[in-house]
Amino acid sequence: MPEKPAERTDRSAVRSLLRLWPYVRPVRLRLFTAAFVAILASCLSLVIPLILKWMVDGPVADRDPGGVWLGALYLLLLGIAEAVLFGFRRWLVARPLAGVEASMRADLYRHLQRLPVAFHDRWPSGQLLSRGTTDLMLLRMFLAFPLTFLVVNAATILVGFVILFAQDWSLGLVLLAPAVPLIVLCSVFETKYSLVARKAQDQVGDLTTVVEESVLGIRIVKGFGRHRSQALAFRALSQRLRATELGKARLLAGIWALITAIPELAIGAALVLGTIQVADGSLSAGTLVAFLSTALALRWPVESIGFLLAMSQESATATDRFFEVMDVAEEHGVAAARADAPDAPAGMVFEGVEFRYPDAEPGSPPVLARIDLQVRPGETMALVGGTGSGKTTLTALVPRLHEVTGGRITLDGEDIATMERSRLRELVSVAFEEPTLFSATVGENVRMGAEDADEEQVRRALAVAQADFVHRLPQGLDTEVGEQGLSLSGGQRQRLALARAVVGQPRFLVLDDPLSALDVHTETLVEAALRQVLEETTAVVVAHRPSTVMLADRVALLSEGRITAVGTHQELLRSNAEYAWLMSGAEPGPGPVTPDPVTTGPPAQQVPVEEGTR
Ligand SMILES: Nc1ncnc2c1ncn2[C@@H]1O[C@H](COP(=O)(O)OP(=O)(O)OP(=O)(O)O)[C@@H](O)[C@H]1O
Repeated sequence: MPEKPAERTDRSAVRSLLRLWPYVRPVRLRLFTAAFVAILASCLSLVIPLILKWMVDGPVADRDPGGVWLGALYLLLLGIAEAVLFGFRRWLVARPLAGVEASMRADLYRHLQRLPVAFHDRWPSGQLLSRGTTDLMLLRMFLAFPLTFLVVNAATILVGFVILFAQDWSLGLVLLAPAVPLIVLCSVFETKYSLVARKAQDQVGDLTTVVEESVLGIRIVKGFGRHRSQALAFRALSQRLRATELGKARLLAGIWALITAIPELAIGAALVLGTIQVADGSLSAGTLVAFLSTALALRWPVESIGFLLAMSQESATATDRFFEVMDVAEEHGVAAARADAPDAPAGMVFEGVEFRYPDAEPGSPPVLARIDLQVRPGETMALVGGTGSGKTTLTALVPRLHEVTGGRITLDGEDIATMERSRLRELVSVAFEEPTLFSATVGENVRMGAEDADEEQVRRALAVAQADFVHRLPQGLDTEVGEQGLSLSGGQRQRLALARAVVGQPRFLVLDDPLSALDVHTETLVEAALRQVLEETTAVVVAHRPSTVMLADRVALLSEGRITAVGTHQELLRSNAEYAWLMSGAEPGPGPVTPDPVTTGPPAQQVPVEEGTR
């Protein structure tokens, strides 16, 4: 079940919504004009009762048909003017608000690209998707409708009450009486609704995550016949969302009923009092008609406050959810070079590197500790270790997908923490065991490794990766590979990922078991071609099999997050029981195997490894 990744914010709806100002600022003129036009249109409707009063006390009392027709014409013109103004308001806001939504979405996407990998490890993708879609749509609707109409309705109610008091202040007071209980009720409603709105929006995110996982994992779901359990899990989540939505509807129905009923009671009381005054002769019939028509004209502005507040509350929640992501700090920038930092030799050097995942239990041991290793210029170092020993983690530190939590990594003497990310990514290329491709053409996927690579470079990279199958695809390099490249086989994807890694002829190469999905024949061919590439680069290759290790000049053995031995394959085979076991599948012996100096040459380096790595 996806977890709630964010801490709840505890700010008021208004303070949350005010955070939208930087996005609204560029279109403020249009929004203010639209609000002004809407206020004008809404106030026009308040002129209608005044015309009615004039008609009842004038032409109707005097039995003047010409005057009644004139009054009807005024009413028609007012109606048309009101409709035109409301249409104009909509035209004014539609385009700029679509722009606000688009720019918020672009900012969110840009920010997501710059957030550290650790953030993406923590946050369920559905939560991010729902923030970038549903929440932003809610915000556009809020800016277009509730925001304007809360202002318009408040202005209309104010003007309406001025007119009511001008006609008869005692009846005006009767209508004003419900204001206090209504304000109290609205504030209680707002508090309760904010909680349930947040819950519903988070549950939409959870549901999105489940849908996304089942779609991406459809092969596993089908392969293991898990339709029923997946459907049950989905149904349970959607029932929870349904219950929350029903809770929202109940709250909304309650406040709507009260907001409608209480003013109706006041209008009823005013009607009785007004009729008595007309009977007494202290009030004209026309004034009573005008008074009641004005009161009725104010019904919609008052009644709509319930759902306008509900929509505003949902928008405040959407704003909080949007900024929860936007407030997360982007990847570390460039650290200042330390003046006292000792010079590092050329090549790729790990010096006292330590790493702990940000979400690790406090007090738990680091995933990597005291890593000291030098990969000399032009050398290929294989990284071998048992499952979970930290190989992938170590390779992820070189392109700074994670930041070291201790020590440093240098490339040709330069600390990677002090390098601009763009330069680092030019120097270092990576290929992971899980080859991720994008829904683009084969050529575009390969060129992700070097945007400006020419035809010849792409052709060479494909040749190195033994990805000649590309030329047999229907449109060759222009063939679309489908979402995540799933229209290709695992081995084909892996070869394209390898081509992407080598296309830019990087100075440093990091390969995380890049040949695992290939059959032995293709693997041999890829290895032969890769050997040429590796001759020109400084590389670290995570290897699980002897055939991959053979690509390397030396091997570093990683055991429980530490480098326990460094040497050539042959040396380690003879001297290190764990290594021999990993490579052959044999039972590990009680300790390192004693090397035979005659047949093996110098013994493999054992812990500590510092001296031999410098
Ligand atoms: N994102 C993460 N957050 C927290 N811990 C993690 C994360 N990724 C990996 N780990 C932990 O770090 C340790 C090392 O994992 P890593 O993937 O580096 O091992 P590995 O040597 O590459 O394993 P394998 O050969 O199975 O791929 C494991 O104990 C793993 O549970």
